[in-house]
Amino acid sequence: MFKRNFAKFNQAMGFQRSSNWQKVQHGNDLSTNERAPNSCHPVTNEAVSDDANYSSWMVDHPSALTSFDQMMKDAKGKKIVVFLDYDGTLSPIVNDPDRAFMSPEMRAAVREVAKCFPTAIISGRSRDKVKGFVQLNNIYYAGSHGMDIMAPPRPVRSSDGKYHTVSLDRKGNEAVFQPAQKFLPAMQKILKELEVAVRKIPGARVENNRFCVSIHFRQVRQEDYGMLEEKVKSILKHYPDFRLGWGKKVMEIRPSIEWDKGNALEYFLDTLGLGNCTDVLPVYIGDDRTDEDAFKVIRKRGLGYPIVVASSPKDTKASYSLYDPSEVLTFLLRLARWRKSSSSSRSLSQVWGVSS
Ligand SMILES: O=P(O)(O)OC[C@H]1O[C@H](O[C@H]2O[C@H](CO)[C@@H](O)[C@H](O)[C@H]2O)[C@H](O)[C@@H](O)[C@@H]1O
Repeated sequence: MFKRNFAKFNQAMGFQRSSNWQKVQHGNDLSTNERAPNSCHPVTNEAVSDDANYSSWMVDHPSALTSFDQMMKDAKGKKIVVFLDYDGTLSPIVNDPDRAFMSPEMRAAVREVAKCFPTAIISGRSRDKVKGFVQLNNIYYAGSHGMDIMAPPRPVRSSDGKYHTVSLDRKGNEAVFQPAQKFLPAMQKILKELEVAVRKIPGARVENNRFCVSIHFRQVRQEDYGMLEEKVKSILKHYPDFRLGWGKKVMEIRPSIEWDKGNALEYFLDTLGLGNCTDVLPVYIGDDRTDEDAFKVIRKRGLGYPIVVASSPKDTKASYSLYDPSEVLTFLLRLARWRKSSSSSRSLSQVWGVSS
């Protein structure tokens, strides 16, 4: 008990990672170690070598908590914009996608961060669903991996004219941008076909994310994985304008357009009037493959903090890491606290550099 509390204390202070013992206790990220939820295995040699691998991976992806002071020192005078993924980042990975709730503490932390910096959530879920989970009004939302964006209504220029079909909401406060609109009827047909096709595979479920569809296999028996994949692919072959992607125990079908979470990040920066500023520092926190597109954009811009949430080593373009959503919570709290202490005498519009 003492060990656990001490580790928790250190973690909250950002001094060190959760110990392996804690990893096993929590055991709720099935995607990485594929344990049963809340299982409690003893620490084994394998776990010790997992820790060694993780530690060496962290040399290239240091903890955003232990690096926090340096990161903020480098961020001084820059305009921070915060981007957050939802599943696996703000909420832990759970078996039932409809029950991936975010904790009240996390909600409060995101609310505080959004008071300090422009903040957007970019999720694979439908925009309405992720907004339903997050329940905050002071942030922007993008659903369907960025294909459904609600952003400030600033007219956006783009060199190749790719930003169009923007419509204002009823109050004219926000604008909806949906680059995959024309694929909606076909997407709905695919959804219906998938629902029928997976009906007989125990545990398989289809989730309507509006401009994309998820086929979950977290609760499918391993021997049925092949059959499920075959069914999905045999539907998809009749829809050449759509492609298949993979996430954490999930297949995702989406229109084959060149638009991803990275484009969504740039779109938000443009609509915030920050697209061409050289002193904008995007902070993006995400855990899944589709977040890599946003990490790449930040790397290309040359300024910003791509942070991956990972409890085991993975191939990533992120520069920093956080172990799990509880470390994300700690990071967000520290970020808001840092801003408040460093800008107590400045107005928010000065801090953001945009009209609030
Ligand atoms: O971009 P995100 O917000 O991370 O969305 C990606 C997918 O997240 C959800 O699935 C994942 O989380 C579920 C709940 O914890 C879990 O059961 C599932 O196995 C994970 O893949 C969401 O349900 C998907 O639709 C999103 O595409």
